[in-house]
Amino acid sequence: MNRIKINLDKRLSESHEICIGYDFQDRMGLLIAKDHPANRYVIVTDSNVSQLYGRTFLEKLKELGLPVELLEFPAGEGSKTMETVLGLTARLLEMGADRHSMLIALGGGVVGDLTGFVASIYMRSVPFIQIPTTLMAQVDSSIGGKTAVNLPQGKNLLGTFYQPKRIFTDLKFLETLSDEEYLNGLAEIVKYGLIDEPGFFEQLEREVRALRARSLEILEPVIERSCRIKKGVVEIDEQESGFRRILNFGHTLGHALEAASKFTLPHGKAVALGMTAASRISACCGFLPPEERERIEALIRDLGLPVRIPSDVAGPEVLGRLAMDKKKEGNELPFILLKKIGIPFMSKDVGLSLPEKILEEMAA
Ligand SMILES: NC(=O)c1ccc[n+]([C@@H]2O[C@H](COP(=O)([O-])OP(=O)(O)OC[C@H]3O[C@@H](n4cnc5c(N)ncnc54)[C@H](O)[C@@H]3O)[C@@H](O)[C@H]2O)c1
Ligand SMILES: O=C(O)C(=O)C[C@@H](O)[C@H](O)[C@H](O)COP(=O)(O)O
Ligand SMILES: [Zn+2]
Repeated sequence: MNRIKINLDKRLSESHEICIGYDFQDRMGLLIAKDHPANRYVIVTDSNVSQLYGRTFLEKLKELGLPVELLEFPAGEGSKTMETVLGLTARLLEMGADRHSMLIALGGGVVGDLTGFVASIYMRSVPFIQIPTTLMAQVDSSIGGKTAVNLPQGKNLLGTFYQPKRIFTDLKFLETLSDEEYLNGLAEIVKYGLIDEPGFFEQLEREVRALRARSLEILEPVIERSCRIKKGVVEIDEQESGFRRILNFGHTLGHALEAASKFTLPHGKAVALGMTAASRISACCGFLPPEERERIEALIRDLGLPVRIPSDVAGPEVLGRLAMDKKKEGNELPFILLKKIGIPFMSKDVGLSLPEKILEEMAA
């Protein structure tokens, strides 16, 4: 097991670490018992992860003598709502959870975002631990403290910045993940290749086959590097006053597509489409060299991610959602664009007509 320290400004949040390794669920229990005392532990998970891991993890913690219970909600993005938040908080109250209780988010990004949100507001905050079980959650959502739920109007419109006490990232969880969900996580890994050193992007290009085959030998260093890239950004700008926005590359259109699809288009696929669109916008505006735009699209496609917008996601609906983006400043909608692979920047000059044209171009 390796440890990656996330150093944060103590006036905002506590520094903590990602413990990352393969097959160390027993050790997690011991570390929770030793380092994170609480009068009650509540594992929050979704219906799929509960069956696969939740109940055994509950038993492991019980065997250690910890007072622990499990709460589950139906799996899927459709559960990332205030209704689920209210349901979870009602059950926490029923079981007598108080400010000395600790929540444990066991699952993908939906579980992590929801549990973190509940932890940040329940009785004005209780501590929580992240145990990410999808590739998406291991490389992205468990790190950095963004918590949120969706509203029908848009993605992540209610949320907080609230850091976990620790992140336990066990690659063994990925063995039960479907290819579809694995692919969703690859989209955020491609994002890191585009916003950080170009060497990482080139590594991804070289390792397409191994990544598609889910080779652990390649996956392990790629996941670790992704975690290090994200932690590096978060350490500089925890609450997204500027620099952290580069992590939003592909998300402006991606989130609009998700909302326009009524959250049936998964986040990873939406980000892949959003990155394709943002690369095309960057090239159209004369920033990104056309051959780099082609390489980006080729990598996304070769990994098995989409570059064409599904026919059931309507263009005008997407534009309407774009206009409601929470990063909008007055009439200006900031977009993260690329000057080159590895050199992102923020532009407020894109407007809506170019995205509209690109969306039409990308329609399947
Ligand atoms: N907070 C952040 O910084 C951040 C970053 C990226 C994404 N997100 C959010 O994360 C969410 C997407 O996360 P996700 O892709 O993990 O989706 P998810 O949490 O819905 O998980 C995807 C599916 O995989 C199942 N699953 C989870 N772990 C499994 C395992 N080990 N084996 C088999 N099945 C498993 C889940 O039950 C679910 O059906 C979105 O809501 C997105 O907005 C947040
Ligand atoms: O951590 C961040 O910052 C990100 O932007 C990571 C994104 O991958 C993630 O999808 C995040 O939830 C998007 O945040 P939002 O502020 O655009 O809702
Ligand atoms: Zn994302």
